[in-house]
Amino acid sequence: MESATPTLGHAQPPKVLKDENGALIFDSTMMRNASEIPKEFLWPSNDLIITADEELNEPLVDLAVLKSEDHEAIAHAAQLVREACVKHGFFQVTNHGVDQELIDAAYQEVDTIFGLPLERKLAARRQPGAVSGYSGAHADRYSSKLPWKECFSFKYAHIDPSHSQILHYFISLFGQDLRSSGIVYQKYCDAMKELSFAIMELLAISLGLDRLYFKTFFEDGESIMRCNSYPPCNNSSLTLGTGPHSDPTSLTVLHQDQVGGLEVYLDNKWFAVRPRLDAFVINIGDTFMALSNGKYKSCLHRALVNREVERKSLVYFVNPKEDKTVKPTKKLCSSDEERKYPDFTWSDLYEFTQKHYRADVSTLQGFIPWFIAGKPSNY
Ligand SMILES: C=C1C[C@]23C[C@H]1CC[C@H]2[C@]1(C)CCC[C@@](C)(C(=O)O)[C@H]1[C@@H]3C(=O)O
Ligand SMILES: O=C(O)CCC(=O)C(=O)O
Ligand SMILES: [Fe+2]
Repeated sequence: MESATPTLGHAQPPKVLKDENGALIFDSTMMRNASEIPKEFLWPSNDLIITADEELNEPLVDLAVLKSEDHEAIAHAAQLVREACVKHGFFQVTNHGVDQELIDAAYQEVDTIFGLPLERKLAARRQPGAVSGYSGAHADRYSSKLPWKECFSFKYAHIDPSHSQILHYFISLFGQDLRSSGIVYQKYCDAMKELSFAIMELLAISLGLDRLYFKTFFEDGESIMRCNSYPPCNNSSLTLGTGPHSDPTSLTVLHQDQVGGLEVYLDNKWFAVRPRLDAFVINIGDTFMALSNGKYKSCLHRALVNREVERKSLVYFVNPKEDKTVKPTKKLCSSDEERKYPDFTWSDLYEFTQKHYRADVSTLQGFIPWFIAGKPSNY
């Protein structure tokens, strides 16, 4: 890592750090201390546009009904989910069964991770071509439209006889220093798995499928857990915490703190998503949209930052087993000519987003030609 020392006798420009590949290095300390926003973080006005000072009127679905025998209440919840997923692919759930203490602990460990010295974060940085590890504004991947955030991501296999894969990942990266973080996120991801499977039951019912259809499809999958920290920004109107996109994954189970900033795009307008301390945000991703043969929308969303306070989110991205064929069941697609997407695997789409394409609002549209062309490595 090299640093460009400021020229003597002039105003002290901020130190610019670069990694061994010459890519700029940014972390939360640098972002917080930046009096002027570095040009790499500037986003096009079209992405920054503020179009609606309204909140999205998404349904708040009470998951307690799933444990009841009240078939009418279950059918009503499934109808709320169906209407939301056909329209924008977004809803929130309450009575989710996840302990508030575990959620609070997960937020505490976000501070632990991003509070580490820069050297230790860089020692755990994401390796090219994969999502796991630390990332400071994705500055190692992109040179413009950098997101004003730090994130730390790791994989979570749904079937893990050891029940300690995440603890071991944290130990492999940080030794015993972040053992408690590993224990907290092991428990958190265990809880996310159960919550996501309950939501999969509701999604199956809403599509007229056997209640366990999607739970069975995803039960041997591998999800991605991501901690996001969005530092305050003096020029918050010129940048974005996460740019406009749909998640390439299948289902997103997100908890946001009370700061606000998540927005959903609908009918050519951006709508704010009101933070609800007792709820999880759920959105459909590209892979599930393909599984539903386009019946359910992959939700377009973005995350704003603000001038005053840090915003944090805990994001769990559900994926099927990487080599499992993603194709809609016959009940959702009666004949081949109706197919909206080719058969593919999550491994294919994951590789595309990590090696060939920056996920945005058109990822699947970009993926299909690459996939049909034989997944060229020099794309
Ligand atoms: C498979 C993934 C790629 C991203 C993390 C997961 C699901 C969401 C994707 C992402 C957040 C979409 C916006 C762009 C992105 C680069 C980001 O801002 O982090 C995407 C993630 C990634 O490629 O790391
Ligand atoms: O932080 C948020 O609210 C959204 C983050 C997000 O969309 C993502 O990480 O995919
Ligand atoms: Fe997202």
